[in-house]
Amino acid sequence: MNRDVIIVGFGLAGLCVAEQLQRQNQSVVVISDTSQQSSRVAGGLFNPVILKRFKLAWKADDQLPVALDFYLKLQQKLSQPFLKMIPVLKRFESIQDQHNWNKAIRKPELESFLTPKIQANDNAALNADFGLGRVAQTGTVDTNALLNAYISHLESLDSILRETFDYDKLDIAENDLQYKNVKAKKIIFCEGFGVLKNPFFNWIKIQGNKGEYLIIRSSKLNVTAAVKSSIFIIPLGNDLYKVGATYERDHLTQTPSVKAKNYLIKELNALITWEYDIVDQVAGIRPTVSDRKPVLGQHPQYKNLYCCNGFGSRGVLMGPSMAKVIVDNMLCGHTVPKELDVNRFN
Ligand SMILES: Cc1cc2nc3c(=O)[nH]c(=O)nc-3n(C[C@H](O)[C@H](O)[C@H](O)COP(=O)(O)OP(=O)(O)OC[C@H]3O[C@@H](n4cnc5c(N)ncnc54)[C@H](O)[C@@H]3O)c2cc1C
Repeated sequence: MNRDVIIVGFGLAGLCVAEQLQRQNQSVVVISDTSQQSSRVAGGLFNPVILKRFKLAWKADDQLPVALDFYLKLQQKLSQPFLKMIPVLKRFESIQDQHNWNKAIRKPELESFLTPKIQANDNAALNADFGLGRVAQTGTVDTNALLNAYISHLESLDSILRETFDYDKLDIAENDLQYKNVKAKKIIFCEGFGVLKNPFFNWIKIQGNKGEYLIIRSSKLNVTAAVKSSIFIIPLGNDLYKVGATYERDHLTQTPSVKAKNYLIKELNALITWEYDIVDQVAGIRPTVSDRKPVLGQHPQYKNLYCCNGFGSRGVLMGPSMAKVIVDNMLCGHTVPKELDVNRFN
């Protein structure tokens, strides 16, 4: 098998890189297992505003139009809807919270996202006596549906191998590479937290942060926006909701924990008045980095090895832009900005 690029790992990073490469007429083969689950369990939410501190997330205003264009075109290509524009409603807990909102709406960079008028709560199932603040230009991507549809697309091109990449079997020459029976010019590693096992890039300072969600069913909750309190309620359709997530720096396993379940139940019970059933609990490890920036670039010694990682808790929003940066670097030699360059850890 001959391909321009081998992509190792198929979460949001691998998918965005694969698509940006294909848009540049590059042939790819993806090699991935399911050892990491971050993109599979993600809430899929994109929200440019950090509501805790009323700040724009890093370069979110640049990333948003790129992401929307990327997912809209992908929907067309894969003939499947997975992008939904829904507002985020921030629940106020006090008069002080309302004051903070009224201050935040005057920040020029937040103007196009925060709706000035505080919304009264008209949903009896929600405890929100102090009202809700509406964030615009937000929504969700059904990451599971997207990944599955893209796998079918790769299968139709005979371009996916579902296996664990064996780093010992990679033969690196100056201008090309060989992995088992695959010959390629370049390889890019997108293993998320799994990069710790990669002997070529295990020096990246990936810390990891475990996140968990409950999936609940509630017939009368009737919430159609993503509600943000201490936790999020994200509507999935068919009376199902994702509730979470948690953030945990220790115990970096992918097993759902009783501690997270109890915490999420406690927060949810304070937020809604209706009964619900817990139908599932999921966990994954976010590929977070000490300086909270993505990690992109070329291996310092092997010039045909690249990586794309460090999406942290915002893979949906930043994935398409970051994949474009690394693909422009791989194909056209465009410089990766210093703050994102993998070699900042070297
Ligand atoms: C609970 C939770 C909620 C989240 N909610 C959101 C959200 O609402 N919005 C948002 O934007 N982000 C969210 N995130 C973060 C988001 O999931 C990440 O930013 C993103 O998914 C990271 O994608 P990735 O491709 O780098 O890593 P991953 O999704 O971990 O993908 C890496 C892939 O590489 C494979 N792999 C690893 N090692 C190997 C190997 N040796 N051989 C073959 N394959 C390998 C793995 O199995 C996996 O398929 C959430 C994360 C969690 C855990």
